Amino acid sequence: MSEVVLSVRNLVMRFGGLVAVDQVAFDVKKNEIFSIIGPNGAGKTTVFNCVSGFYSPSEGQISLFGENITGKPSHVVANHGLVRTFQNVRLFKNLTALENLLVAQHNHLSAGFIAGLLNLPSYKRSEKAALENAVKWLDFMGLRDMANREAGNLAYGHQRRLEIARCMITKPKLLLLDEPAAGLNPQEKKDLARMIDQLRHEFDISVLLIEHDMSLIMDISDRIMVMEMGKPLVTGLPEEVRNDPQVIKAYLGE
Ligand SMILES: Nc1ncnc2c1ncn2[C@@H]1O[C@H](COP(=O)(O)OP(=O)(O)OP(=O)(O)O)[C@@H](O)[C@H]1O
Repeated sequence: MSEVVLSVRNLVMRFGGLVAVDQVAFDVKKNEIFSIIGPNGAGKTTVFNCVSGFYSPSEGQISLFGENITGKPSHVVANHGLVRTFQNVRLFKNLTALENLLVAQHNHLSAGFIAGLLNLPSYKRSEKAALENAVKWLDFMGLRDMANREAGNLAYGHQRRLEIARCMITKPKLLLLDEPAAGLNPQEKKDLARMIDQLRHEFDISVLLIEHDMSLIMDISDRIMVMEMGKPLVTGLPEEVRNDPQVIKAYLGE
């Protein structure tokens, strides 16, 4: 049996009287691309926010590599190897593309604060490694020519790529992507799908994805969970989900 990376059980999230997520359960396995789809307001982003430590769930258990991370804050969850992007790109818009990738490595620099203050050789070495790493990721994402441009001035598709690079540079084991194809044109969507697939193979990561673009979802997902009104409706392979009468009804009506 393949290793379970993320396990979510009996997840419930209430906002006052509203039950946004109701008894959601799923596993993400090693190297898997697992997608969550569903109509607007189905609870997908709320699941993401619970899993990534932005919300503390009302009920349920979330574990990452067997370790209980339920209700742990996002920086702790990130230290366990889970990072995420957001529906609206959240970059440091006034910093350059390169600077965004340097800042992202701040917590991972091997030399400490004192070494930095005294500008010791160990700090210089780790700064050089961070710079090389940032350039490697700019290359991987096809952003090398834009290294010195302010992130806020990049085309939207490039900002999305930079945001994924900023996650990947922290060497995650599980990458959460919240609507990464939103606002992209058809060619950019195709490129994105190829890139996500390449990332999981080359860097041996698992991916948890929320997306509205059905062709992208059907193209790259290993398994899909469909949510409706906070509840999990169906979980299965893309072809199972595509042909499921409940799913067709949820999307198209009776
Ligand atoms: N912080 C919050 N406070 C109150 N209600 C919230 C909050 N976050 C989400 N909700 C509500 O929870 C429900 C699920 O929202 P959620 O954003 O998780 O859905 P979604 O499936 O991600 O939708 P979309 O596809 O439009 O992004 C909605 O009714 C939403 O209004």
